[in-house]
Amino acid sequence: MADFDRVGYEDGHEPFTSERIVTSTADDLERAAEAALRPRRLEEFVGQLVVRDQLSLVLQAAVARGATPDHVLLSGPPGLGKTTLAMIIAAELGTSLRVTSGPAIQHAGDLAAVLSSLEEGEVLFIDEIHRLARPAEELLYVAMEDFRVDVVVGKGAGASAIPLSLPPFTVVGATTRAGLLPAPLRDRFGFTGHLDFYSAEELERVIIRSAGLLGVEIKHAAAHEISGRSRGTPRIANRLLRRVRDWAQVRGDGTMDLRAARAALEVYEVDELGLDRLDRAVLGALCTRFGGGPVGLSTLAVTVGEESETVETVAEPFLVREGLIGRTPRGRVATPAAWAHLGLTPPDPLTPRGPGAGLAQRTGSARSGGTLFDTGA
Ligand SMILES: Nc1ncnc2c1ncn2[C@@H]1O[C@H](COP(=O)(O)OP(=O)(O)OP(=O)(O)O)[C@@H](O)[C@H]1O
Ligand SMILES: [Mg+2]
Repeated sequence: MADFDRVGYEDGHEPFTSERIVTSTADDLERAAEAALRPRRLEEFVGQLVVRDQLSLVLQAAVARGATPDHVLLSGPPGLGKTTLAMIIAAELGTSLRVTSGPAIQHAGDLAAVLSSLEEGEVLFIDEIHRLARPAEELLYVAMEDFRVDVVVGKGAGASAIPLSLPPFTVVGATTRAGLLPAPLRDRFGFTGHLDFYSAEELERVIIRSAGLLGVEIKHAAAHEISGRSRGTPRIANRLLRRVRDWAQVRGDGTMDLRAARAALEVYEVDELGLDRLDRAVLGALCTRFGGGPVGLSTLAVTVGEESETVETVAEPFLVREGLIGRTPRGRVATPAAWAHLGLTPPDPLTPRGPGAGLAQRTGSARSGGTLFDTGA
């Protein structure tokens, strides 16, 4: 491959993904911090009005009838509240939640063990349900529909299945990839809720609520500022809030005001659209090195010093969603919005262009979050 500048971790800088503040997934440590901020009841759950309203009807009806509700499938991108809603469902039903996940169930027998230990009315939460192994999936169909598991005793020709009936229970499945669920499984959920990205106004309410739970005061302008940079995702909003709180405590006077919000987000290089260093490096490379594209994903990834997969799964979805990057059969292209966001003028289409054509000129003022390829200290 040609000697493209490796914008990003030359000079021994860390790759972009370390310490990435705007990723929508969470590690174990963060999940612990999140637990404290989770809404416990449906009425505390911000936004997602349609899903909330429908779910509330399903749950209230079940409670009124004294029966278990239909099985519930929750789908949507990471960090939007699927696990939170599963917990809320159990709380609203006044029952306990049993938690497992697709990847945790290696064999059908593992699932049979979980199912046969369920108590009447309990909620079984299966996270990442699209990753269940096939035999477990088939066992689940029967359990969900007939409240029965067939326990296989013995091996080979002498094996027999003993049907074991289960008390009524509710499965809540969560998936980030509803499209990957086989139709027979999808059909067994009586209610499907699809979670969508939150509006800035909703995230503002999430932030104000979380600040209250953390016991810190936040000015409205600061909450507004953070909400606009949170990529429509409550998990990111809560994470940015914690960083702003750090800044206010360490470098400010403890108040989370607009100054603290802006300064903290500048330290973490999250710009006003919620793009971080990797996102801007990808956009910057696309515009300044490749004249706006089209350029292949692997070339783009090499240029920013990242794996193709990282660029494709971590940076690109949001850039595409924001209309900054387009995907074409010939590669990735920058949209006019991308040029504008970087403060660059797109090249004249009549001038020849190619890698490193250097046609782009900076016109805008420097954006918050530092210079384009600043790798930080
Ligand atoms: N509607 C909401 N109101 C307030 N806080 C929310 C809301 N949705 C999510 N959160 C907060 O965002 C964080 C992440 O939510 P949650 O863990 O439920 O996401 P998830 O969809 O299960 O993500 P993943 O796909 O990664 O498992 C939680 O700490 C929760 O407090
Ligand atoms: Mg979850």
